[in-house]
Amino acid sequence: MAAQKSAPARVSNGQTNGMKRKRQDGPKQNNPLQNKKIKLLESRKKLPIWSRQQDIKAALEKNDVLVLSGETGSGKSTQLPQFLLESKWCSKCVAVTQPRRVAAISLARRVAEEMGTPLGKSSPASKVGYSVRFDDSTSPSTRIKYLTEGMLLQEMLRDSAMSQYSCVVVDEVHERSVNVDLILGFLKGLVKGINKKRKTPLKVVVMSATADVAGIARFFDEPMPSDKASGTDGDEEDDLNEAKINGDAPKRPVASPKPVSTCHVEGRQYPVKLSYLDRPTDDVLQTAFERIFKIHCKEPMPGDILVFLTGQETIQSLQKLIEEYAVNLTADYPKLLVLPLFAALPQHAQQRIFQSAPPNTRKVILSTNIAETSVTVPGVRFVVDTGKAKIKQFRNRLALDSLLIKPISRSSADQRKGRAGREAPGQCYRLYTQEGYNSLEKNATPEILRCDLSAAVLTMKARGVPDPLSFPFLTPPPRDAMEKALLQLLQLSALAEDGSISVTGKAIARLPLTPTLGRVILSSARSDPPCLRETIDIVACLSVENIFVNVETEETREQAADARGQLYRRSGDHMTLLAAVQAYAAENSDRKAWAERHLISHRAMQSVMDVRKQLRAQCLQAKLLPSGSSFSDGDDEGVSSADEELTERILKAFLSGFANNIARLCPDGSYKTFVGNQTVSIHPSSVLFGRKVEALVYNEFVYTNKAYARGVSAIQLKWLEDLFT
Ligand SMILES: Nc1ncnc2c1ncn2[C@@H]1O[C@H](COP(=O)(O)OP(=O)(O)OP(=O)(O)O)[C@@H](O)[C@H]1O
Repeated sequence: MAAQKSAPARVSNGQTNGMKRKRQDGPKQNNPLQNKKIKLLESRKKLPIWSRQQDIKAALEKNDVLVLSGETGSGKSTQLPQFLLESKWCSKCVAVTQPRRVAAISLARRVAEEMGTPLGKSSPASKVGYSVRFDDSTSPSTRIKYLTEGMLLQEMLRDSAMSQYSCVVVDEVHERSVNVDLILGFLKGLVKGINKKRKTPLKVVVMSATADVAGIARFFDEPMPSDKASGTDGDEEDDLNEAKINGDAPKRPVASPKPVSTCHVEGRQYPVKLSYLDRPTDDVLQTAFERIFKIHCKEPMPGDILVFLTGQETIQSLQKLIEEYAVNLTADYPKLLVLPLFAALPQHAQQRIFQSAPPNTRKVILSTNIAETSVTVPGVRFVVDTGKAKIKQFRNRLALDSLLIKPISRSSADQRKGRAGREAPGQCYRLYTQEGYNSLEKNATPEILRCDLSAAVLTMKARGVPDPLSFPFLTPPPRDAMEKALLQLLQLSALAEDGSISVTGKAIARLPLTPTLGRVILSSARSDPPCLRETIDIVACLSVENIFVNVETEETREQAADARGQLYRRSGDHMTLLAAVQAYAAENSDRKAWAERHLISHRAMQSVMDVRKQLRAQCLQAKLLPSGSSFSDGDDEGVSSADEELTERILKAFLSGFANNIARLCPDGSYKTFVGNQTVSIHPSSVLFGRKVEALVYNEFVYTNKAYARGVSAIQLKWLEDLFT
């Protein structure tokens, strides 16, 4: 699409500025939502994308697919969905996917303010909502819905035609998660007319500041690799089969190849000054610490700082260092408020970064790469980038995903820089050299080339893709990785011998969990008698940050053992988690004090309760409980988690999902994994640490200075006979 100079400014509801001014004088003036909307309109008009709205609308009138690039902060995520609502073809909802829930929620909040509407489920009239795992906040009037990629995939499973949407916007596509690659493949099928249930065309916008526009445009332009490759629903398959039997040509509407529009939005509102180190640093945490205090002591307020680190542990240790040092600063300096931000943090704690700091206080946000894209953190003027991130990688030898600390890509570094300069000019300090930056990979390797694909393959199967190997992937994954995933799904009984999805597989695909945890939930529902309630409690713990406050020294470990003693279970960590959840849930007076007494994170426990509520609702909906039963508040008091028979049922349910995560005791006293025959030690954080038992099941294999099994319970080898026969 050709670039076009500024179009006359129009307000979002299509009125002219003059008309808008008239309304400002009217009775709406006392409505705080409307007042905020009018105020924000002024800043919206200054965004580079504002003058391109006619181009964008025209592109989508003409073609069904638009690939939009534009610098960080040019207004893509907040403005484009609002422009689309004014188009004639847009009678339904616009979905906007985000790689992370923190971005989905904060964007929805911002756009609700810009549109002068309440947010999400707070009002039936709300026009803007969001949907993230374990939290759906939409209303019957929702027109723009920000949702994580995983949630859109879940919706695709329920409604393959995406009939509630006029448009799907895939934002931050450069991150190339497995989920986004699946979404792109399914959307390609939809725009090529594979799904005949759709009465009107689905419009698709793919956006990013740093993506390969030409490659994505080509992907949507090219024909489908095979007719059925991106999935159909049951009815369509029946039609196709019928046509084949009768020898007719299939009755599916023939795809009319439509060209793809591309558009680039030039410029950003505020500049960001870049600084590099002269020499590489040996101790990036120390360098970050020094940089934070240099900024704090030299730069005027306001000016919050956003620091990119690798993970929860580094964030927590830097937080401690900063807080200890800040106590000694004289009163001449503003105060410091350190806020951590990482994926396992509960939602309400994540959202604290968006609140303004108290007067005379500078926010220092210590974040993993979850704040790297899409988010605007109000107040941030300085970004400090350590240049590293934890990246998930499949390790063939172990047949497991591991998190490894690796240098980021140039694209990530540019995204990080783009978190400054959003409300005013900013500065980005890269804690590496210019040469270091130049030597980074341009883009990160797509997740699909480096991760376990079992969840992806199951999603494809559940969405009616008969042969995942011929799915239209933007970057096809290696064949052996796909075959491994198929094998794992067979092991989980999610697929039948002929490769079709089984009843179990369909049920797992509907749960917002990995196939392994989904399988555990199903097995617990099917055990005799069922142990679903208890298993949900444990799975909820595994879905959030560690509930036990970290104990580092021998002394604190002893203190913790005393404080938590009555919760520890001899069988290991799974039943200990259950005991902790049940004791917390049964505490009716002061849960916070209870958590403190037991050296348990109250914040993590609140998340566990949230997740367990959602999982219980989903299991009820999926009819995983015998008919007539329900979850009731009194559940928590009735179960004795010391019960050996119950322990056996629960651990057997875990074994059905984690059959690849078993180790047995060898005559020399070490443990060796069943898969890969690796030596592995019990992690010091486990209640089984230092104990010798005949065999173990574990949740995670982590490699630090040596290989550890984390989240461990003792099992009996004879239990495996049931499992493998
Ligand atoms: N929560 C917020 N508070 C204050 N300003 C905001 C907020 N969200 C967005 N903005 C303003 O809107 C601008 C555009 O944000 P938007 O997220 O739409 O840009 P973008 O082009 O999608 O950026 P990116 O590629 O970095 O995600 C920001 O630079 C900022 O000025």
